[in-house]
Amino acid sequence: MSDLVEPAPAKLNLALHVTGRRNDGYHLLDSLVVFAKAGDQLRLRPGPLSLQIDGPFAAGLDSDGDNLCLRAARLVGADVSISLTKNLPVASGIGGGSADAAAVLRGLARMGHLLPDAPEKLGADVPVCLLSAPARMQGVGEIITPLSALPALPLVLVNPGVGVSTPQVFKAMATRDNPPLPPIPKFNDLTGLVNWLTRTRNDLEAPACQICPQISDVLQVLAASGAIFSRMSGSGATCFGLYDSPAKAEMAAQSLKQHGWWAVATELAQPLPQR
Ligand SMILES: C[C@](O)(CO)[C@H](O)COP(=O)(O)OP(=O)(O)OC[C@H]1O[C@@H](n2ccc(N)nc2=O)[C@H](O)[C@@H]1O
Ligand SMILES: Nc1ncnc2c1ncn2[C@@H]1O[C@H](COP(=O)(O)OP(=O)(O)OP(=O)(O)O)[C@@H](O)[C@H]1O
Repeated sequence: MSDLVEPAPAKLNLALHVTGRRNDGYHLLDSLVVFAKAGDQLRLRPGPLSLQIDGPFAAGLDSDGDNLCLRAARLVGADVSISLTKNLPVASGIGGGSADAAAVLRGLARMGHLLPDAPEKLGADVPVCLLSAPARMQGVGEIITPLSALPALPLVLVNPGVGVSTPQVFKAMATRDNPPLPPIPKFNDLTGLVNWLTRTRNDLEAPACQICPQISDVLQVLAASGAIFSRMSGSGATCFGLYDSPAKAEMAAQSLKQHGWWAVATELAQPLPQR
């Protein structure tokens, strides 16, 4: 039987508002989430549970039992041999581990397994990564409202090569009871989206920059690279820039790489096939 291939697109929080905190310490979020074509890739085949990792960021990751790919398979009781090509930097705010876990769950569903009732047990970003399409994410990550298609979005992802701890960033926030997102309209073009984004925030950006000052450097260089909008994603350190053409995004990615940073020009992921 040939391998079953599942993409694990990078998750981007275009806007991320932290609106409160639950008694268990988890934070309430209100986020506009999209997915990029750039991402990891999973290959699955029936066999004893195992994980093998290759790709440019394989060295940053253990294939031990804690890996989210194996935890996803164990959650649905699947015996499966998994290959992960790790193209995304680890612990970088673009959901790498959650995207991988969600891709494993999608692949296992194609192999006849049921999806788990509470995929968020694996990570707050797993429910939205299961959808891997534009969505509003609320609650602690478990309330997902799919949105209609967004306009074409030439974009660049850039990471300074420093892993950032998500719990540490949440802990460093100065205020937690922030206003939610403004109403999300249907975005007809890039200008409409950018105008809306300028009225939103990533509430984790300031605490992440305190912990990892290289993020401020990235944001400064992104703003000077021709981006019409730039911001940090998730808890960092990856930032994104939006451009008005793929050629400008490509040029910006080339110049950002000159700083020794990981940078990739990409666009929104295609919708996943309906299965
Ligand atoms: C910041 C985001 O990337 C935004 O999309 C996600 O909320 C984080 O998603 P994730 O990495 O899948 O997060 P998890 O692995 O579930 O949680 C890591 C840690 O982040 C903190 N955390 C996470 C999600 C949330 N709603 N509130 C939190 O306070 C908790 O300290 C938790 O122990
Ligand atoms: N398959 C995996 N890919 C990446 N990280 C993994 C994986 N499995 C376990 N992890 C662990 O999860 C932690 C978070 O990594 P991840 O790349 O998911 O963070 P992130 O991009 O900041 O996620 P988010 O945007 O959801 O906060 C890392 O410390 C890493 O060791």
